[in-house]
Amino acid sequence: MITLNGFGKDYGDFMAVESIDLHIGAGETFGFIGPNGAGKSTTIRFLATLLRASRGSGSVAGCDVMGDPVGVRQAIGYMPDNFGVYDGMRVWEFLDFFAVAYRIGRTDRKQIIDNVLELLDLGHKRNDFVNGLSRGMKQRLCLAKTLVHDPPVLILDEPASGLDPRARIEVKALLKELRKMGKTILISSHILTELADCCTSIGIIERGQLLMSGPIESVYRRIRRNRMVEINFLSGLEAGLSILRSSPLLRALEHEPTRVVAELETDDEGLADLLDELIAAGVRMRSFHDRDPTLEDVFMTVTKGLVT
Ligand SMILES: Nc1ncnc2c1ncn2[C@@H]1O[C@H](COP(=O)(O)OP(=O)(O)OP(=O)(O)O)[C@@H](O)[C@H]1O
Repeated sequence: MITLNGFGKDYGDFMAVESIDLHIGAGETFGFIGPNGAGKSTTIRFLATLLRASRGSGSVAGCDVMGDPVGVRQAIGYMPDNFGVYDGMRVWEFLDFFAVAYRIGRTDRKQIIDNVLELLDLGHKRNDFVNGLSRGMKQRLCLAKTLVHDPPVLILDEPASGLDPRARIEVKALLKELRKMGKTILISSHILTELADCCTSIGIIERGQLLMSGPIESVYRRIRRNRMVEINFLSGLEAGLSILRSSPLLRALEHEPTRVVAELETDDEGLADLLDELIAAGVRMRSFHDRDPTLEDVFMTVTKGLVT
């Protein structure tokens, strides 16, 4: 649904984005992660047809970004990082304005606006003035306007920035809902944990270079060949620790009174053998699970150049 082929952008002598190749399949939620100034907004603005590439090309929903910008605009809902809402307009008027811009007929507009307001939980604010809304509500309204023409692709530049924790959770829940509706979503953030549980794939960008991208599980696997196993003990902690410490697979171990986290250089078979050994030794466990690295682990490893 979204591709970039060698996309790059210079601002004068400054190379903001070097050369990015990217492929985002239909129905994916792609998290575009990178620190401030990494080149996320530059890439996103190109995909939204608001900026010309210095090199390379891209397409969205089969439309070439530079060759068919009108086709791209029909296919996307775009939320910029610095969005504005027009003062002196009521919530429904704001959405109606965009619906007219997308040439949606008068008869359909009311129903579409009602549906979008309900999805974004803004129905009770329908007749309120936009400038009286809280920041979180304005942000939701801006997200609502990306949906009025029912685009298959959403391009959202830091949609949760500046929101309080509750509003961030609401944005995440909404993203999951939109994914269920079949939308392909590209969402950027410099806050890693924000994207951890709502993305199917991620790309990590730093200083204009895409350091790594792919399905979230494969990115996790590539950065960590060792496995982190968390074991919660009911009884037999000492016996369990002694088995773990004598295992040739063990690389690191942390333990608390009833919980152990062990880093082991092994595969699924090795983990199954270890579990058998613990059970055979009479160790009773409440849980034994293979813990995923966090997105923070991934980011730190990738940006330290530990992965090639
Ligand atoms: N119009 C411009 N003219 C000159 N330099 C620019 C322009 N826009 C962006 N840059 C520079 O290009 C680099 C990438 O900026 P960009 O806004 O794409 O980063 P970002 O990853 O979106 O960062 P942030 O999370 O802070 O929004 C930065 O060094 C920025 O200062």
